[in-house]
Amino acid sequence: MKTVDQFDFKDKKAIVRVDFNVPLDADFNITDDKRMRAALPTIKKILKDGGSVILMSHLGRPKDGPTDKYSLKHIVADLSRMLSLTVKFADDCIGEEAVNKAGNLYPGEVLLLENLRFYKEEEKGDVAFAEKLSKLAEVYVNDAFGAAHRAHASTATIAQFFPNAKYFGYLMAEEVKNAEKIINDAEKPFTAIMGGAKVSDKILLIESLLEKVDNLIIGGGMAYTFAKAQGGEIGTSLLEADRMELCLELLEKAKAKGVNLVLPVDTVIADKFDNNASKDQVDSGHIPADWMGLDIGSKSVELFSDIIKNSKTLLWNGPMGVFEMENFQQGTKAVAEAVVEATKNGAFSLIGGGDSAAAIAKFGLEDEVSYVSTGGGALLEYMEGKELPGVKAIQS
Ligand SMILES: Nc1ncnc2c1ncn2[C@@H]1O[C@H](COP(=O)(O)OP(=O)(O)O)[C@@H](O)[C@H]1O
Ligand SMILES: O=C(OP(=O)(O)O)[C@H](O)COP(=O)(O)O
Repeated sequence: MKTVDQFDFKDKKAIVRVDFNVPLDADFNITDDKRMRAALPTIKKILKDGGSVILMSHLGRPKDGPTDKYSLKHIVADLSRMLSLTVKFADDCIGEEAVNKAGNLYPGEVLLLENLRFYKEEEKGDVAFAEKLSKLAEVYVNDAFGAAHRAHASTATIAQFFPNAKYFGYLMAEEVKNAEKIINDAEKPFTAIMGGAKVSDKILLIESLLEKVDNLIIGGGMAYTFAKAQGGEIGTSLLEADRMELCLELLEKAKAKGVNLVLPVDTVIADKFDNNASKDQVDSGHIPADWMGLDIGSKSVELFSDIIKNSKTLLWNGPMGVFEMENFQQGTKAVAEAVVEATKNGAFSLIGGGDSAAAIAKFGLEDEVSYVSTGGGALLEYMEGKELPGVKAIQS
């Protein structure tokens, strides 16, 4: 891969696409700065070479042009602290202000441009908009893995204006390397653990994983649609009624391919969607009418943990229950601990998806697994076998 290591940035201006789409609370404090921390090595390498850095990113999904809530100005102070320098900020990503501030940038300085998505041209992958961005710098670097599945102006289109000066940042290279290990080099037994809210979000991934894995564990909210499809009673648990047929097809496919598809055998139930709800544990498919499943049960924990601990490759996407609530986090925590133990015994473990990453961080186990991806949708699409526009644009 052509990474920033292959270029000397001395006296060069680099425009670097990062994914600083970080969660902010009501007072605009960053609640998880992982994506920013992950981009620092690339920025520091360019500065150390004696270059200057123009950072561009999106934040959220603004629909009506410039909106204070979605301004990247809210992250300037934190970024400055992380880099131990004063990051400059341009109120716009193209136009006079951006051109002037970029033009006056000295080696060792960093300029952050305003949210790219304040222009609808960004998401359209507009060529003229990409060209304007490209004029701000001499080199293009893409380090925005979280947005690599988007064919947007700043992630893909812009690369054509730097035919001989486009590079992957370190984060992008690391993410691709780890994803490739799963896609092409998975040592067996290979176990995928799927969870989260919806079957519909993960269909393509499940189908593509059935070609590769030995074990496919399915927990979390999506497991109830499987249970219902198999004739079980699921009370008021999450259900995608229109996906029940598909669940049965996936079970058949798994059987035909010799994949061990494992569903929870029991479930922790609650009488309402609340941390303080009354709690009980029942076998899967035996949930009383007014109750809902919010976590996997203890027998499932044992069953899943056994398979996980005997695996050599692990891909985990999606929590086993509503881990945000203390009383329903046990299944997710136990699975995280099993993944950690397998990793200690030599397995390669990749965690992807915003909520899985949040869960593993909540349990303080981030450093105990092989790799936690900064990508949600990007990692899933990569695993589904799709080409990522952000990766392709640098490689072609
Ligand atoms: N049994 C359940 N009932 C309701 N919501 C659930 C259940 N299990 C998991 N969830 C929710 O699913 C969400 C995560 O789903 P998803 O976005 O698909 O995961 P990821 O971001 O890791 O891909 C979490 O907010 C979690 O609370
Ligand atoms: O947060 C992101 O993706 P994710 O929610 O899939 O992790 C990326 O910044 C991409 O954002 P988008 O899904 O609005 O294009």
